[in-house]
Amino acid sequence: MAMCSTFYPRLSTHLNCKSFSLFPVKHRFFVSIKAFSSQTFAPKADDLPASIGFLGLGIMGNPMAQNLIKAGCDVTVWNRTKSKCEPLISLGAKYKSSPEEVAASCDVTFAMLADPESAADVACGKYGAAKGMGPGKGYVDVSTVDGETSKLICKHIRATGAHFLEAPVSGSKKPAEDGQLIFLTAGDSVLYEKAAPLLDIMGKSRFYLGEVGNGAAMKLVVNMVMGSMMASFAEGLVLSEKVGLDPSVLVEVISQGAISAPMYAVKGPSMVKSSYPTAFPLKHQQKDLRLALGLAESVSQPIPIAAATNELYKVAKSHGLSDQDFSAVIEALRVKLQQ
Ligand SMILES: NC(=O)C1=CN([C@@H]2O[C@H](COP(=O)(O)OP(=O)(O)OC[C@H]3O[C@@H](n4cnc5c(N)ncnc54)[C@H](OP(=O)(O)O)[C@@H]3O)[C@@H](O)[C@H]2O)C=CC1
Ligand SMILES: O=CC(=O)O
Repeated sequence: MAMCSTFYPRLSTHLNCKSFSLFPVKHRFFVSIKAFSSQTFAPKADDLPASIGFLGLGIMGNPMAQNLIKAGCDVTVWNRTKSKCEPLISLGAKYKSSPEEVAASCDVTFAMLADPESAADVACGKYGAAKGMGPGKGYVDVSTVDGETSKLICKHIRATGAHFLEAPVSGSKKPAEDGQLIFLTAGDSVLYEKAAPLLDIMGKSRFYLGEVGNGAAMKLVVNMVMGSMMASFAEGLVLSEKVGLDPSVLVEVISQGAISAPMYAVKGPSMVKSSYPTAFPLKHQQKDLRLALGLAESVSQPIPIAAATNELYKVAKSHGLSDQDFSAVIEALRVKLQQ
């Protein structure tokens, strides 16, 4: 298989789930290593799976599949709405008319679906990917789902003799376009090793977290924090407006202090202008909060901030903001102020 010159080798962190406290250290180590664009770490073309399937070509799936194609991979795509396959076909992708056919014709198949229901259906449904799987093949689910759904998909895939890896991503539309995602993987380590060169084309780092469910849990915890951060930021912007301050100045003040975050710097200016170009749909953020609440419930852990935050995103959904960017949650607070 041809390897594109833009292929960028990266070093992985490979830790088990008991090593959480080591992550920041390992991750910083990883970042410093990444600065060396050394061919030493580049996998040989022979190491790459020969054919790659990609199911689900939404905001995230499209650029991820594009990056694989641009890196020279042999990619076959499927999407429920067929028209979304066209741009990828014009870049050189093949097309099959069901997840089953994609899985049957590929060594490793990725799935990037909206939610637990669609992820389970595409993997385990009537013409689902599991029907086309078998020994020697691999299924990598990069959707954000709960651990139970991931385990269900894993069971169906493994029953065919194939391997399964859950690999939800941290990072939104732009990191997906730039190949800068963070993969939170768990499952069959043999597939982790096989898929690593592909993850490295689409992402900047990868964590191997052990048993299926740990990747989903890590992703839900991260997005629980992100959703609460965004809601708190939105409250700050609305309150600053209400007391006669310039919210743009608040964005600048926050950017210079200890609570600065790339997310505030990127989203703040457009939130001030009530503009919410969709990178991460609000409905998906609310889904992640709902799933995080379920995760917390399973271990009787109180998460009152996340619970209140979830209610705010539900209000935003009820105002028709589901498909806007999740920063549109601020509108739920503006509506309340007008009542
Ligand atoms: N956007 C982001 O910033 C990030 C998103 N994620 C997660 O990644 C996943 C995908 O997100 P994103 O790309 O933004 O979402 P989109 O809503 O843009 O895409 C969702 C994809 O799922 C497909 N789909 C939905 N329902 C079904 C179904 N019943 N059967 C088959 N296919 C279905 C859609 O197909 P169709 O085109 O036909 O509608 C589409 O391909 C989600 O789990 C999300 O939480 C993770 C990190 C960042
Ligand atoms: O899941 C969303 C993200 O930005 O990460």
